[in-house]
Amino acid sequence: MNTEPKVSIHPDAGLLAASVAARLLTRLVDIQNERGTATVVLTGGTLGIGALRAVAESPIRSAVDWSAVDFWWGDERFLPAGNQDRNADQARAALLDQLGVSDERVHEFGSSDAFNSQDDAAAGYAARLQEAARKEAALGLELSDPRLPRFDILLLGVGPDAHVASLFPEMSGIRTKGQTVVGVSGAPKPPPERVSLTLEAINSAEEVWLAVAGADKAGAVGLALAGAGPVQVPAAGARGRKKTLWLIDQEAASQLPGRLIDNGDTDAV
Ligand SMILES: O=C(O)[C@H](O)[C@@H](O)[C@H](O)[C@H](O)COP(=O)(O)O
Repeated sequence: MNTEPKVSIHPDAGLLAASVAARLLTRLVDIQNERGTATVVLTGGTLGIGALRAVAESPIRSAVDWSAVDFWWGDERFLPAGNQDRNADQARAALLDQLGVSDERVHEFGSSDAFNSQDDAAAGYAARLQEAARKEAALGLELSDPRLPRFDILLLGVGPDAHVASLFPEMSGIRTKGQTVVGVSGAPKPPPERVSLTLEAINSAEEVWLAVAGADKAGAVGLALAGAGPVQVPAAGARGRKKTLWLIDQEAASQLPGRLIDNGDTDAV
């Protein structure tokens, strides 16, 4: 299954972050009603962290049972634990520390003081994912990929070069097959050493939400939604099994292909 993207356009980046937060809270409540627990895969970047801040500020945040949410990450900057540039540290500061979530449910990538290289950290994360999948399978949960736990919602930011997670255009990470996690070196966005889920792992999620704001991203959004190839335009390859949702602001929407605007796949909010 590979879903066609839906696009939702918001007036500006602030309203977009608030809307991502509201959708996330509502969806988590629904998923918990259906099956008790929920799993979300977080992203770094301005909008990814801004949306978490908006969740923290939301008056309805306690509608979610945060003790029954698992958090994983789509990518991480390979830096020492506690470094403020780590995506996990930023997510903790923006939201997780305020929720009092138990560490057992917060599945961070390994840091550069715990692993010798980004490749070792990638192997470590793949093993954690595999172990979580094994436990879920033992409980009778149907998994779309036996190497991965169920990802209900996977959030992604998009770079001006159309990278998602730490999968950059034309680099080895975006071409990697047969692995769920990959070590990245020489990334054009600092820091150069990173760890990332592969496209195979991203595409195992039930729902993939891409949140993008700003005029500098308009070209990337336009190309991705025009159906470019994932090696050149990684964001084009990110698809959820049940839903692929592009949540963007007006500026990022300025180069959307006309057919998306005409065929009703686009909602202006
Ligand atoms: O580690 C990271 O930086 C990310 O996870 C990365 O994929 C990010 O989401 C995009 O680069 C968008 O970031 P901005 O919203 O800051 O442009």
